Amino acid sequence: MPSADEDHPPPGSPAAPPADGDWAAPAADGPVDARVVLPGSKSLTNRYLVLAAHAGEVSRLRAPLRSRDTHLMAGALRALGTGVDDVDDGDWLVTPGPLRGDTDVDCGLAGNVMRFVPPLAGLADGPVRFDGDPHARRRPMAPVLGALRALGVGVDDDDRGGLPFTVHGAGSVRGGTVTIDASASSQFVSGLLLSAARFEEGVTVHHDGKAVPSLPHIEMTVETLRDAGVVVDDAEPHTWRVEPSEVNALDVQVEPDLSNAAQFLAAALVTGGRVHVPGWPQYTTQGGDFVREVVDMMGADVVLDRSGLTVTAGGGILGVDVDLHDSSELTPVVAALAALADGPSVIRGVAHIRGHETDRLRALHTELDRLGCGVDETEDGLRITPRPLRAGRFHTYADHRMVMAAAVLGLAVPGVVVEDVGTVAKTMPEFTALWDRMLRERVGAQA
Ligand SMILES: O=C(O)C1=C[C@@H](OP(=O)(O)O)[C@@H](O)[C@H](O)C1
Ligand SMILES: C=C(OP(=O)(O)O)C(=O)O
Repeated sequence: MPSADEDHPPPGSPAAPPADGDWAAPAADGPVDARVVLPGSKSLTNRYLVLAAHAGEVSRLRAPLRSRDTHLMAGALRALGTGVDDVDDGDWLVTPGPLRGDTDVDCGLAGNVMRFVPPLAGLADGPVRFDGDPHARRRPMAPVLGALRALGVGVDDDDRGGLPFTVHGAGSVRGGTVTIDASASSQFVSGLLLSAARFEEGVTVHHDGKAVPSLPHIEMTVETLRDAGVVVDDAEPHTWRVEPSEVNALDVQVEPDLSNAAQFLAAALVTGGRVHVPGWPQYTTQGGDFVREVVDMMGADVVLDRSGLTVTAGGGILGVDVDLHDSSELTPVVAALAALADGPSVIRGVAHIRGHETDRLRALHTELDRLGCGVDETEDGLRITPRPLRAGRFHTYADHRMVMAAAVLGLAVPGVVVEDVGTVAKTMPEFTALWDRMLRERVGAQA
């Protein structure tokens, strides 16, 4: 894998020739009028898997997400001695077992796996070796490793504080109180909390640093722990306390992934059409739910009722000034929509996404610029000035959400070719099929 700078050719550099794995993003030839059934939430599926591995009995996950990130999580748990078995209707049965060491965990590029599994590995009966994709080695990790050491777990790394590293499971973890800087990722906190009920003293995590991003994801962690009968105190800001206890088995229906709804809802706006997503939860801890507000601010009519969510285009796409600190997964698709808007936009609060699958601010800057859009990177986001866009090859940097952003642009810009479309399998292997299907459901068309 090339270095960060090689990953990101300077804005304005010529596009490379087409290569294997390219996808010609389809242009829309009319307003869509589609019903889109979304796959399950990555974040909920992976939390339920970890909790189920700690439980006393077999758990059932109904409609879990099947994607690279959840298969990596299932693979990690299997390597540690947990049964994760397919049942005929697409559910997963999770059978906890004694946590085994002397094994390897492949994190791929999954933040959930690299931040949630090491605390669990501390409970295994031997060393657990972690590694992942080349870019995963650059993702921030040090606060988790430092916290594990402070809680009594042996960790060997090469002093860079990231992958690859080995967690020396000793069959038990003392636990206790730890202070970390979680400003680079909420997952540092979530990972510690998800295994802490099995630590002798539980855990108290204090955050000390700039604001924690993606706070709804920590609320999701707290809520899923409580669903499993674990006592969590989150009354004090920046502090979370998990009491030691048993973890109850789960029987849960996984909500649809609302962050992964963004590109489909964006398509309603871009094509001047309508998209309905059945099963949109009335209440959720998913940060992606904020996409409803974003498309509303950008001019859509948004209705949430018991049948689901319906987004209908108004006239045009309005520029926005939006803070995505709590919902930063939305940034690539919102940036694409902003590039097609009638006026300029500012996206704020997402400095930390330079440490996501790729440096997303740099990647979006480079690729939007390549198509002719005006883009500036700010200290904590992007300033986007729409201009007429041209055809071009859109690089994706192993980032599923770059594929999704490119698809939105391609609706309005004929000739957008998406590099390495397969990378979308991180959270949505069926993305191009769902996209094509949505495009066939046009106003007046036979689906
Ligand atoms: O806990 C989780 O499942 C996630 C938390 C967020 O991470 P950051 O806090 O690093 O943004 C989010 O962006 C990521 O996609 C999933
Ligand atoms: C940041 C993301 O993923 P991860 O869980 O790998 O951090 C994402 O899905 O946008």
